Amino acid sequence: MNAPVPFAIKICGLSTPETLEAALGAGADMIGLNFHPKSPRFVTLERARELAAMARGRTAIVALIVDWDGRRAAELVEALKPDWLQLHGSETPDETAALRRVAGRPVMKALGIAGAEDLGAVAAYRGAADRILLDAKPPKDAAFPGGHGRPFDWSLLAGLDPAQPFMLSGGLDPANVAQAIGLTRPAGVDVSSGVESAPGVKDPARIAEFIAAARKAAAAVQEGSQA
Ligand SMILES: O=C(O)c1ccccc1NCC(=O)[C@H](O)[C@H](O)COP(=O)(O)O
Repeated sequence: MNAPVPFAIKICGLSTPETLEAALGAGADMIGLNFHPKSPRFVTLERARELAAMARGRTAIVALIVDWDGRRAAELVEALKPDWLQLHGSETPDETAALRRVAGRPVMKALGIAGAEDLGAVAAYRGAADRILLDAKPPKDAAFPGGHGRPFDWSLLAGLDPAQPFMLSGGLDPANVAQAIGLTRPAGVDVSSGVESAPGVKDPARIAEFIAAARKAAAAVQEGSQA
């Protein structure tokens, strides 16, 4: 988990061929297909297979699951052949490592951040997850654990080990992603609500705007660190 990773832009919760094509055309590095039934971005396996067939070889396909067991995850991998699994529930480090082993795919583990005390979890997943995604902690009464369009306090990440790569998410959008990248210097960014016109309805123009802004900001950070 400590090796440098190329900057990755992930568009999560795509559910139609048109918006997937918008993300692919704009250069998304990763696309997320959401298998959590309570999510407004939920896709059936049939729809996911249709979208994955369009995306394969053009971007990394990420299957997002919440607190699944290994058998179920392995069946999904067999049926969909995603490049990654994203674990967005309360999977422990041991469960994360076991899912990675059983499913035979790299895993991205999402961790909810609301305060400095939440950063302690990051070290616990070293060796268990291939990538860490730092997301805003969901509201207490939330029906699902991600995709709420709320940022967390990015200044908290100053307390993180600078050698620890992470992807950033939570309330990012085309207008704030450059500032977020400049402040936190993540290895990638992930967005859902910020490129939508309504929950679950992705907006092709906002997807393109987000990717352009993130790409430009990541290049500026890269140039700055080489100067
Ligand atoms: O997006 C969802 O509906 C969702 C449901 C259940 C678990 C995770 C979910 N989303 C995870 C993501 O990867 C989102 O991109 C991330 O939480 C950021 O979301 P947003 O703040 O809406 O950009």
